[in-house]
Amino acid sequence: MMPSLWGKSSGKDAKKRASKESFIDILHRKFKTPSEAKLNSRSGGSRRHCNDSVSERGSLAQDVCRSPSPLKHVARCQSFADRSHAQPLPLPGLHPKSVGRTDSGISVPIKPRSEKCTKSFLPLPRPACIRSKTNQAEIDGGLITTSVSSESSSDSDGPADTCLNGPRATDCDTSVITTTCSPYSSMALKDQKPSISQMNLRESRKPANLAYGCHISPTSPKHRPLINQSPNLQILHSGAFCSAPDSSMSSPSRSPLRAFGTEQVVNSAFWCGKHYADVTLLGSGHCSSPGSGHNSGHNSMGGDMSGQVFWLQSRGSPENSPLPSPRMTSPGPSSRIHSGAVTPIHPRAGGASTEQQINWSDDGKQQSHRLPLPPVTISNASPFSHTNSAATSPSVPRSPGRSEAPVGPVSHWKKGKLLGRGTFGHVYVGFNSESGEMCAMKEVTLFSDDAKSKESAKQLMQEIALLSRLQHPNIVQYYGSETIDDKLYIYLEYVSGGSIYKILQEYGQLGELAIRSYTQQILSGLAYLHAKNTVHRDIKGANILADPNGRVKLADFGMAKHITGQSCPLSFKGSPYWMAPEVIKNSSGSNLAVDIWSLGCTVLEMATTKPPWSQYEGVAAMFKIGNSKELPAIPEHLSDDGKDFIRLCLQRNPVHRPTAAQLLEHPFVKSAVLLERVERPVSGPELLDPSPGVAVTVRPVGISQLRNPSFDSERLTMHSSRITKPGPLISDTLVPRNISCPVSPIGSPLPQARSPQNYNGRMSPSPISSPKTASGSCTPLSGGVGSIPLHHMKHKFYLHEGGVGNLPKPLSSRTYISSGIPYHEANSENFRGSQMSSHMFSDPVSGNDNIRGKQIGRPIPGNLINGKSVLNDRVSRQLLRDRVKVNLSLDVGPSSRLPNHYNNKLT
Ligand SMILES: Nc1ncnc2c1ncn2[C@@H]1O[C@H](COP(=O)(O)OP(=O)(O)OP(=O)(O)O)[C@@H](O)[C@H]1O
Repeated sequence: MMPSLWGKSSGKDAKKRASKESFIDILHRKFKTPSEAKLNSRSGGSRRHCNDSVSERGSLAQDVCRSPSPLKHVARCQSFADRSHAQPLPLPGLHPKSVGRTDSGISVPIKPRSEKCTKSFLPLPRPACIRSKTNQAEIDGGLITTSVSSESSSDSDGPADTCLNGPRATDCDTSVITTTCSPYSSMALKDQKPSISQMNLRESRKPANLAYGCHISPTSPKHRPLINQSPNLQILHSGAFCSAPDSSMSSPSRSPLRAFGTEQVVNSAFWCGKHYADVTLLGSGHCSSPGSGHNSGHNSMGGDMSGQVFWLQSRGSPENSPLPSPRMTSPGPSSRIHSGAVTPIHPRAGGASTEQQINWSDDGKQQSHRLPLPPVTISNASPFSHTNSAATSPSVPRSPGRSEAPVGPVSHWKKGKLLGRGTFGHVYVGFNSESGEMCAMKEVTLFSDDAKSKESAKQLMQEIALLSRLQHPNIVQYYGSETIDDKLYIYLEYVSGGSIYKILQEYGQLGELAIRSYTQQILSGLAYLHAKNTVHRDIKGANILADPNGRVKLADFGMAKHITGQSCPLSFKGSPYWMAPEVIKNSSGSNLAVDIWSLGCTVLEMATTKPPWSQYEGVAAMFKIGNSKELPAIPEHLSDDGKDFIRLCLQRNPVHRPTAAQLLEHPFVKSAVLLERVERPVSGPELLDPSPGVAVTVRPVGISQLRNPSFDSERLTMHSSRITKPGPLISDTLVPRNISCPVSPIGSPLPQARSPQNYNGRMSPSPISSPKTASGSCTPLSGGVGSIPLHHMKHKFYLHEGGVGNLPKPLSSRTYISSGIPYHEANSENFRGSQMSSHMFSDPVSGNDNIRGKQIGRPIPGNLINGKSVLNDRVSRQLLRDRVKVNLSLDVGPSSRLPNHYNNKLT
C-alpha cells in the first residue's frame, strides 16, 4: 500500500534493498548476540507492558482477547477502520476477597503469603525539602542522578551504573536498544505469558530475590508461566520490533498486524511471524502489550532489546476483565519489580539525592543507602499540597533502616476503580476519605524474581525522581509514594479523561481546534521539561492524559532522561512509530529534539487516530523512519498551519527542528485556545466581551487549584502571557487565563471537534450520556473506532529534502512561555520554510488593531485555504459563539503584546 503512495519507491528497489540491508545491520548490531542478551537481559525490563486500561477496552476486544484463537487474532488485526465502536464494559471492581485494608487505609490485595514485608513512606514533593538545592542547576543536576539510561543492561552490571547512583560520564545512552512497541503496531504483548525462552531466562534468574524484607517465592503462582496455552515463536536477532496486540483494543500500535493484516507483515524484510499472532519481545523492556490499549505506553521500547525476540501468541487481554486476571499477576510486568523499590525514592523525602538511595548490586540485591528520612509530618493541610500528601501524611519517624523498621503511614487513600495497567502495575483511582479528593494510585508489586525487575524498578524510581521535580500544569503531578507490604504506591494527579489515545479510539480523530489546543499544551509541557534539560522520549497520545476540561498533561516519565549535552549518542528508546530517525539510527543529535519529532507524530495521531507509518509493521516502520527520506502522509484536511507545523516537527535532521519554545510561537498553536469548559459567567454583563461568543468569565477555583497553590504561581509564570488583567470583579486567582471553549473531545458533545473532514461520520457521544466516559472504564480500544484508513483520506505527500527551510531563530527565554492568546491573524507562511525569519515570531497581536475581529468564530483567511477547513472552522466557531464563554487572556506584563485598546477593554 505504502509504496504506491510514495511515488519514488518503485524505481529505487535496488537502492532500497541496499539501504535496508544496511539498516538490518544496524538493527542487528543493536540486538546483540544471545549471550549478550542474556547478560544484558536485566535491562530489557518489560517496562512497557500493556497498560491496559479497563477504561479503554471495548467489548469487541473483550471478545477477541479472550480467545486465543488465531482467527480472532486475525480479527483483531483488522484495519483500524474496521474496528467497531466501543461497548461499555463493566467497571473494574475489586474482588472482595482479594482486597483488604491495611492500617494505612489503603485497600490492598490480601496475599496468602506471609512474606516479611516492610512499609516505607515516601514523602511528597516539597520544595522546602530540597536540601541544598538552591538553584535550578542543582536541581537539574539531581535529575541526572536519577536518570536511567537504556544501557541498563550495563547498568545492571554494577551498582555504580544504576540510575540512582548518578549519571554516567555523558549521561547518554548508547548501546542498548530499548524499545516499546507502538500501540499501533503488533509489536509486543504485555502481560503475556512468557515464552519458553523467557521462562528459561527467568529460570536462570531465579536466585535474584532481593532484599527489602519482601521475599517472594519464585514458585509463586505469579511467577508461573502459562506454558501450555499457546506455542511461542522465538525469533532470534530478528530485529525485535514486532509487536502484536493481544487485544485490538489495546494500544493501537500494538498491533500493526491487527491494523494492516498480512500485507504489512510481508512489508518488512525483518518481519517474521504469524500474521495473526500477537507477539511480544522478550528482553525488550518496553514492548507494549498489545492488549493494553491506550496505555500503550507500551508501544514504547525501553530496556534491552538485545535479546531474542519472542513472538507469543496473544493471550487474552487481561483487561477484558475488570477483575485482576491471573495473567496479570503472573509474569507480568508488575511481577517483575523488585521489592527493593521501597526506599524513599523521592529526593525531597530526606533531602538526599536519589542516587544515594538505592544501589543495585551485581547479585541483584538492592543496597539501600541510609538516608535521613523526612521528619514526621502531621498536617491538616490538603493532602495534595506539598506539605502534606500521601507521602507526607502522618507518619512515624523513619530510620534509615526503614525496611527493617516499617513505618506506619496513616494514609487515607483508598484504592478505587482500576484505571489502567502499566508495565509496573495497575493504576487505580485513589480516594482520600479525609479530604474527599482523588488521585491516581499506581500500584506496583515489588518482586525480585529476575534481573529485569531491577531494571524496571530503576526506571520506576527514575520516573518518580523526575516527576517529583516537575511542576507544570501540563505535566501530571506527582504527589508522593509509599510502600505497603510488597506494594509500592505512587500517587499522581488524577487526570480523569484518560489518554489522548483512548480518546481517539473512543471518539475518533480530533478536530483541528482540539488538536491545536492539545498541541499547544503538550508543547507547553515540553518547553518546561526541555528547559530543565530533560527529554521525555516517549511522547505519544497514549502518554498524554486529558481532563474533562480539555487540559492535557504529559505522563509516563519512565523513559524521561536528564541530559547534559546536546549531542550525544541516543539510546534506542521510545515508541517505534513516534521514534525520531536519529534515535533509530542511533546517531548523535540534539536529544531534546526527539520529543519534537514525536510531537509531530502525535499531531498526526490526533488528526488521523494513527501515528505516521502505522500502515507498516514495527520494523518496517522503523526502516521507513530511519532510512528513508519520506515524510508521512499529512492529512489534507489539516489547515496549512497544521501541515506546516507537522513538517517542521518531522524534519529528519534534528538540528533543523524548532525547539518546543519556538514552536509555541507557531501560528498553529499560538492561536490555540484551551479547550476548557467554564462555568457560565458570574459577572455582570459589563464584563462580557461585547463581541459575540467572547465573554469574560470567572471560573470557580477548582480543586486542582486548591491542591497545588504552587501550580498557580507556576502557571502564572509559565503562562504569563495569559495573565488576565483583573477587572473590577476579576482576580488573578479566579480569572481563567485562557480562552476556553467547550470543544473538548472528552467533555463536549459539540460536534465541532469533528470537523466535516472527520470521515467517520459519528457524532461524539456526549460525555454525559456516555457511561464509558463517565466511568472511564469502557473505551473500545479494539477496533479503532472512528479510525480512518489512510487510503480513505486525501493526502499530500511531502518528500523530505533536508528540512523545510531556515531554522527558526532561538527565542528568548520568554518564548517557551505558552501563549493562550486568542485567535490572531498570524500567517502560517511566517513560520514556514525560508520565510521563517525575524517576523516569524513577531508579535502575533501587534498590528492587529481589532482583536475582537479575530475572535473565535472567524475563519482566518490565509490560514484556511481549504474550503473544508474554512467550513469546519466556521461551524466550530459558530458553535463556540453559541456555547462558549471565552476567557480572555491578557498579558499585562512588561512584555504584553496585546493592543492597548484590548487591555483597556477590561479595565
Ligand atoms: N495520573 C493518572 N490519571 C488518570 N489515569 C492514569 C494516570 N496515570 C495512569 N493512568 C491510567 O493508567 C494507565 C496505566 O498507566 P501507567 O503509567 O501505569 O502505564 P503507562 O504509562 O500507560 O505505560 P507504562 O508505564 O507501562 O509505559 C494509563 O494508560 C492511564 O489510562
